[in-house]
Amino acid sequence: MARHYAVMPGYFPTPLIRALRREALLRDARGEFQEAGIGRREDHQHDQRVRRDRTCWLNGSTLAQCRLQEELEQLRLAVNRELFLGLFDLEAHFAIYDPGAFYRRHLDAFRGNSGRVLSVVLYLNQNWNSDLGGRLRLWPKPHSRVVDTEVEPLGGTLVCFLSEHIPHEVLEAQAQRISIAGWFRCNNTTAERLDPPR
Ligand SMILES: O=C(O)CCC(=O)C(=O)O
Ligand SMILES: [Fe+2]
Repeated sequence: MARHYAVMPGYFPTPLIRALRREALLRDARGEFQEAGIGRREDHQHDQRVRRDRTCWLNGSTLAQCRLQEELEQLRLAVNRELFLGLFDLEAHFAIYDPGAFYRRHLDAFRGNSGRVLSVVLYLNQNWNSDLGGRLRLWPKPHSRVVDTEVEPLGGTLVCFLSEHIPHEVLEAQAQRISIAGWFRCNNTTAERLDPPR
């Protein structure tokens, strides 16, 4: 992660991706998704100019989620072993971008606020092609306007990046785009403050 990000096509097996996709669609059909907001808790706002996806938190209630959590736990342990990031726990949600939806350039964390250290995104799309847009654009050099990486949201691909360091954007999708976004957090709990907040 010398570049502060990694893109790993085919990281997750197809049956797991299919099961997670089915679950996202089912929970969406049951009305469990909510319009996504920006900021946490009291700062939470909905701003359609910034993002237009809908989200639904993972709750560990299905076999597919448990499998995914096991995989991500292995990743957490490996990253802590190799990179000493002190990752502590994970929060993650399904996200659906309907045609026309996007998420403008942003950072997932600002120093000291959410404890988010490592962002992970995995895609649940079948038969995606580049005409459908919806690429994830990363700015590994935040002070330059030069974009050097765009990732197609292909089912099974995992993207990881440092939450405080890599601005990124989801380009407008032309077809329904389904993903899981998660954040490994560090443990900033002190006597005065429970963090990550529960
Ligand atoms: O879906 C993606 O490619 C990235 C999503 C994202 O940036 C976020 O949810 O914070
Ligand atoms: Fe993000």
